[in-house]
Amino acid sequence: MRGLEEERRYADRCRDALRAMIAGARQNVVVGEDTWGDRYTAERLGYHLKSLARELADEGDGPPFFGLVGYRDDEQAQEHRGQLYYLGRRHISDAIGRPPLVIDWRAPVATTFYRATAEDPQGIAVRRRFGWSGEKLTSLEDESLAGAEHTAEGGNEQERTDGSRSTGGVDGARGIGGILRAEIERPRVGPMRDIVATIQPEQDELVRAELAESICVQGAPGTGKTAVGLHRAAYLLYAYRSRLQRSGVLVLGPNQAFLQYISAVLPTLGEVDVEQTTIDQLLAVGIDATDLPEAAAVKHDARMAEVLRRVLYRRIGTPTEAVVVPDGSYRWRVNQYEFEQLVDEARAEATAYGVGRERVVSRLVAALQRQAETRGQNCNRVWQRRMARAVSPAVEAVWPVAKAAEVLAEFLSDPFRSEAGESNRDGGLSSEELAAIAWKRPRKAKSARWTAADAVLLDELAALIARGPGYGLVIVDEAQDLSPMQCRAIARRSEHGSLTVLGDLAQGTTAWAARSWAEQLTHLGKPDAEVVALTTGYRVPAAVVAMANRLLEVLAVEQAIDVPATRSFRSDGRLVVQRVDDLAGSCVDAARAALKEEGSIGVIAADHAVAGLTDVLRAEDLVADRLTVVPASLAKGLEYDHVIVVEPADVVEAEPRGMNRLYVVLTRAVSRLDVLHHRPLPIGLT
Ligand SMILES: Nc1ncnc2c1ncn2[C@@H]1O[C@H](COP(=O)(O)OP(=O)(O)OP(=O)(O)O)[C@@H](O)[C@H]1O
Repeated sequence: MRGLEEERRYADRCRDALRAMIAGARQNVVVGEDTWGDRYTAERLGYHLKSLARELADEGDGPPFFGLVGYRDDEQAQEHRGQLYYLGRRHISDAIGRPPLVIDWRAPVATTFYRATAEDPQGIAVRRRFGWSGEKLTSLEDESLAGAEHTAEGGNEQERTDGSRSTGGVDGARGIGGILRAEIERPRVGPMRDIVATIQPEQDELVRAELAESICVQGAPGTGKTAVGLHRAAYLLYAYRSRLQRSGVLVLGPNQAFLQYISAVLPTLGEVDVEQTTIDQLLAVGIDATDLPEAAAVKHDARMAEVLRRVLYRRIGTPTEAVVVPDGSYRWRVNQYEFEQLVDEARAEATAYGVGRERVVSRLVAALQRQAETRGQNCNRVWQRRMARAVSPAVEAVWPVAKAAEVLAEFLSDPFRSEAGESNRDGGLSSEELAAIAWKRPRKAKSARWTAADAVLLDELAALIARGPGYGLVIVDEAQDLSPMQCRAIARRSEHGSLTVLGDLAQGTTAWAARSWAEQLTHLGKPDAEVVALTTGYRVPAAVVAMANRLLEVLAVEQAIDVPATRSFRSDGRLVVQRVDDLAGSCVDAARAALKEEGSIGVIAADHAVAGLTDVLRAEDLVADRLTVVPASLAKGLEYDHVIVVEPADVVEAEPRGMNRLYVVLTRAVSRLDVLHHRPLPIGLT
């Protein structure tokens, strides 16, 4: 095996090769521009070559590889016998026909790097991990899978602050090396990073699960759900590239702050063609009103699906007369009874409303055509189109064209009328529920002001009228917070695709948050998806995990959720719970102390307290790049090295699911957590 110096030379060689690849890609762009061919092909080729060139150029500076696997020199290694493979974020080669210098982490041969263990070495003799400081290769660490011994070389003093790291760092019990531990414990600054170098075996199983498998990951805070979801997207785009580029990949997150936080991960993995958005943005309806909680609860209820279906289909009437169409010297005719039958049939076929209507038109035309043909009429396309136009008023009278916004505006203007006689039936809404959603004044669709919940209803109606296209892969984060109706919107978009559901029932904070994955998966259209629990936390230190687990017990008792407790991977970290008289003053002191250490700082408080705290901290000049004041309602999914939680009782009281919110807030800390309280601590924290 090469020593550190030789590895550095190899890294230089890889960089040179990568530079040559970038130059080659740029040259291809130039050549591509001069290529003869039709404009479309030239444009597509140009686009492809340019994005390849850009993608390569973007990656020029990072470490060219992070690990290496050396296969055994015997038949257990099968076709890899005696081979060494360097693994990196992207494939690097210096000449066509020669083996690559670095293999993409997503290639099948890389799986052993993530999964081989001393018990199951999978043909591997040694696994090497590289430590980098910026662009410089500073250390390497070997793990022999034959005898499970570790050796290490290099590393600077700064990186070796504790005993386990300085030996190359092996955590004996778990077989975790120092480079790995240092990577996981590294301070966080800026947006989320990729974890390709340190994906853990249980995470890798999820990342590389087949595309056909829809999966649900129940993961306690910091267990890497989000990371797993994003790496899965990158992996599947590699393994099923052409299929997914055609059908599209969608990543759904809870809010803008979260999307911002994860936005860098996929691009660093070379994937830019992934739509990352929130459910509200996905539904693409301008939202300019808010619902009262009672109204939102009704609109998000699963029963609304049936209510809307009824409201829409109630527009279809019964024919009251025959359809008669003059055609030159003839008059073709479909009698009332036949027309009625056509409508009934189309309705019973249970396709989309718009499709059903089209069927009525085309079947009427077919009936006219049969008559015309017996008279020797030439029924070509033009004739058929003319007949379709001629029957249209009769069809419109019975099966009118429907627009989602008009149907919903009509319904919300007077839900009692639409639902008259339905309220006591199975699946109907009670009169209180109808009253909760009724608009105070009737409005037309054009002047309607829609809420976020209305957007979901509009989407349901639009799909009842005409089904839209879906995606090949949909990844939903924080899925416990979705309402049944939101789940249905996602189910429609992943009906023929693969779904990856990520969430934590204990972090459910919406009024409709799921209490069981089985039920949520049914709403998401994948009732058979396997639910896998991740329980090793890579963010939250042990002391904080212990406190969060106590809160989890309270949540489990109060809310009948069944969630396994977390176990922290991290041995470091600090928790200070302090009763103070002056919350703002103590927060200033805590912020000042926190800024003396490295990493990001999040001051998290109940939403209503944020403005006041921001003013106080700003007056002391403490709100900096590294320090952010975060409303509790926006903390989900985010993390900070140092978290200062101000008055937990206020966080709990601010909303019905306040205890869950507090659980989210407390588990944002990577290294240090200060809890400042004046009022008594909520139960579970005492
Ligand atoms: N295998 C790993 N190697 C290094 N870091 C990891 C690994 N797995 C997770 N992490 C880190 O742990 C932190 C938590 O990961 P992530 O945000 O994906 O967890 P999560 O389960 O989505 O958490 P939450 O539910 O609290 O939002 C991130 O900083 C992530 O980079």
